[in-house]
Amino acid sequence: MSEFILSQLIGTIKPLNKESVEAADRHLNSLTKPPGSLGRLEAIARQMAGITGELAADLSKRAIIVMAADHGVCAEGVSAFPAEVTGQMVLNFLSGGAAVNVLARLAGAQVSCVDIGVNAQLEHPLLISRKVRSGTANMTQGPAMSREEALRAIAAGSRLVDELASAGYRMFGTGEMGIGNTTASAALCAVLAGMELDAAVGRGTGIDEDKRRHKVDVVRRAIAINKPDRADPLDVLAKVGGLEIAGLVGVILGAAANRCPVLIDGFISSAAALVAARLAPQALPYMLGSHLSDEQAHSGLLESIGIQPMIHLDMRLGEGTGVVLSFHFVDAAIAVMREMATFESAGISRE
Ligand SMILES: Cc1cc2ncn([C@H]3O[C@H](COP(=O)(O)O)[C@@H](O)[C@H]3O)c2cc1C
Ligand SMILES: O=C(O)c1cccnc1
Repeated sequence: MSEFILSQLIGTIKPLNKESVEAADRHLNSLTKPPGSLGRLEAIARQMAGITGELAADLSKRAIIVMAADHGVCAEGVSAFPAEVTGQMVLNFLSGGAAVNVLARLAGAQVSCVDIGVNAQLEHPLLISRKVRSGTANMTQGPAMSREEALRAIAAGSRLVDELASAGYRMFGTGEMGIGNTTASAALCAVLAGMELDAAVGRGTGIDEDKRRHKVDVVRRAIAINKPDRADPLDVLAKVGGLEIAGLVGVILGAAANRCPVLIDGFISSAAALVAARLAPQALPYMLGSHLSDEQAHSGLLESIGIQPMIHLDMRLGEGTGVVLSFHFVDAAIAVMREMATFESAGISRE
């Protein structure tokens, strides 16, 4: 993908359908409940109407896209787990045994697992192989990847959404696997959201406080050596981001371009959403927060993007686990629109 094609993709993202939002609002107010009493479910129903142009769209074909990649910065000792876990977990996703698979089955969601940059040769009939390179470089010594590689990963994500949308998928979610990726995400938060380093860097897979302080220093060094330009989100993504994060930027922009809702998972996925929102503010109305992660910077990150989480379950796993749980709440909002009686049909007085 060239920068020109990225700006073309961004140019195809249209505002939400205002008439459909107004029609949804009128319908919600005609249902047998005090106005607004279903709270955020009503907001979700209105947003879905604006995105799809339908009052109660059939969103039963949904996919969680799990982008997997490795991080050169793992050499600095920033995670509680070894880098090989990334590839090993990809095989676990493909055989259906990871947390995201279990929760996706409950929500009727397909798990599409993409190797966008795993540092291992993986083979499996269900694996979607889109490797841009075998892991990023160590960002404390130079850029994590080139601008061109970041663009290729974005293109892979948006093309996959195009393919799935053509096959009838109408709702997407972001998931990821990449040991070390909370370090890259913290760097993105610090640069693009202007967060203090000590606030941006959390415990990831469960490092102790000493190791977290070391991780703060690693992120400080990565930013100092690369000098990412915060006015140029692609520069920041390439220098201190990750291949799976770039792939998810493509998924988010691709979903918006296809007029499909895209649910954003935890801390890493939200870092991708931040980059996508900075690249294309018009993509924001297509995004929905899913859960609030226990990773310390997540609430500040969501605020900086301007999206709200639906659920608070103290989870801090990633993979797309918060998204697949949140699909149930989108289903609830759509069911309300489709099935609830109106004051008129049920013969209930209003005044
Ligand atoms: C077995 C296992 C399964 C996971 N699934 C998601 N993650 C999560 O942990 C990683 C980020 O944390 P850090 O930056 O501290 O390495 C990512 O791969 C993320 O998706 C996992 C981590 C492990 C160990
Ligand atoms: O919120 C997340 O996505 C997250 C947090 C910690 C570790 N892995 C993922």
